[in-house]
Amino acid sequence: MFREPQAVAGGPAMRERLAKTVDAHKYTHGHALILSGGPAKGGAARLAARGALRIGAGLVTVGCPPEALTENAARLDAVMLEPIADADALAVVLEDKRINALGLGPGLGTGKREAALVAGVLGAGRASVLDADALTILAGKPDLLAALHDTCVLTPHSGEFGRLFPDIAEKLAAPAAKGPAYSKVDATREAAKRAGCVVLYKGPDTVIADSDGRCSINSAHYERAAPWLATAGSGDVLSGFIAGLLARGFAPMQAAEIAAWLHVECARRFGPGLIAEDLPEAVPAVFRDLGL
Ligand SMILES: NC(=O)C1=CN([C@@H]2O[C@H](COP(=O)(O)OP(=O)(O)OC[C@H]3O[C@@H](n4cnc5c(N)ncnc54)[C@H](OP(=O)(O)O)[C@@H]3O)[C@@H](O)[C@H]2O)[C@@H](O)CC1
Ligand SMILES: Nc1ncnc2c1ncn2[C@@H]1O[C@H](COP(=O)(O)OP(=O)(O)O)[C@@H](O)[C@H]1O
Repeated sequence: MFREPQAVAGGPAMRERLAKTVDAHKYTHGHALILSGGPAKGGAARLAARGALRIGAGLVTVGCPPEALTENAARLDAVMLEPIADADALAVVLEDKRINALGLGPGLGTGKREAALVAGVLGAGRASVLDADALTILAGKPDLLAALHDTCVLTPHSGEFGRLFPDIAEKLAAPAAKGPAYSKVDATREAAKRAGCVVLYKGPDTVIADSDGRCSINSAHYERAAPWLATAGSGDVLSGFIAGLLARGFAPMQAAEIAAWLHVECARRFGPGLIAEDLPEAVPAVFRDLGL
């Protein structure tokens, strides 16, 4: 089935779901945990965390190596902090079942600690968004790829997509010898089926597919053009938006579609000169425009 995402994102049903109920408390809106890399590598995870909080997760925690606590503490206020040295420490933190959405990859690093964290996150079976370095870790690791489940969302740019699904990327790059060309829609759908989870393949046309073949395009063209999104860290914020919506209880496909739509809306609302930090700060104006 093929649908325009705008039919989902931006519509009355989305507005109703995004609005917060009057008598709720913060835990009603979920708790997202964003895992961070080490000292001087925390910017990307902080951007994601800010995105998750602005999109409406009730609580957001950054989990970082103990040696990065001081740096993060100096940069975070509403976002909470937890030292997470390794996968064992992650397992202890995840004993809190109220942590209902996980995000990892931005600025994470690709070493042994980080690979163990990816395994720990996948083993926890909770709604998770895997981006950036988490995707690089997954690439070529059949055991980790097999651990992906239907509440995961993968958010590759084309470099990461090529690392994760080299054969699919090759088909996409090949010129059509006859008939219609193998498209980004075909590629994303095939990747989602193989991964067994939602794949959001980024770009000016962001294609989002789930493993059942459901697919949508979030286009940033014509009146929705947002070329300012091509700036360092904007994808990190997108992964935070998705984590925040997962924490709020949106299904993975819906979280990915709505996050991608809001991401472009935030860029359009802010306009030229946008840097990644501006995206979470544009959320309140976009929400107001939606009548929330
Ligand atoms: N403020 C911060 O702290 C920020 C921290 N960040 C963190 O940095 C880490 C590295 O992330 P990364 O994405 O920059 O690097 P990497 O995984 O090496 O892939 C890049 C290579 O892939 C290729 N490529 C092909 N298509 C592409 C496309 N559409 N978009 C982009 N690349 C594309 C291209 O190769 P080329 O095609 O040029 O040969 C390119 O050289 C990661 O942890 C991330 O979270 C950043 O988010 C920035 C803000
Ligand atoms: N020309 C463009 N028009 C609209 N959106 C774009 C354009 N180029 C990139 N984007 C969006 O910007 C984000 C970039 O993410 P990514 O490549 O992961 O960067 P980073 O790793 O620096 O955060 C993605 O959401 C992508 O869809």
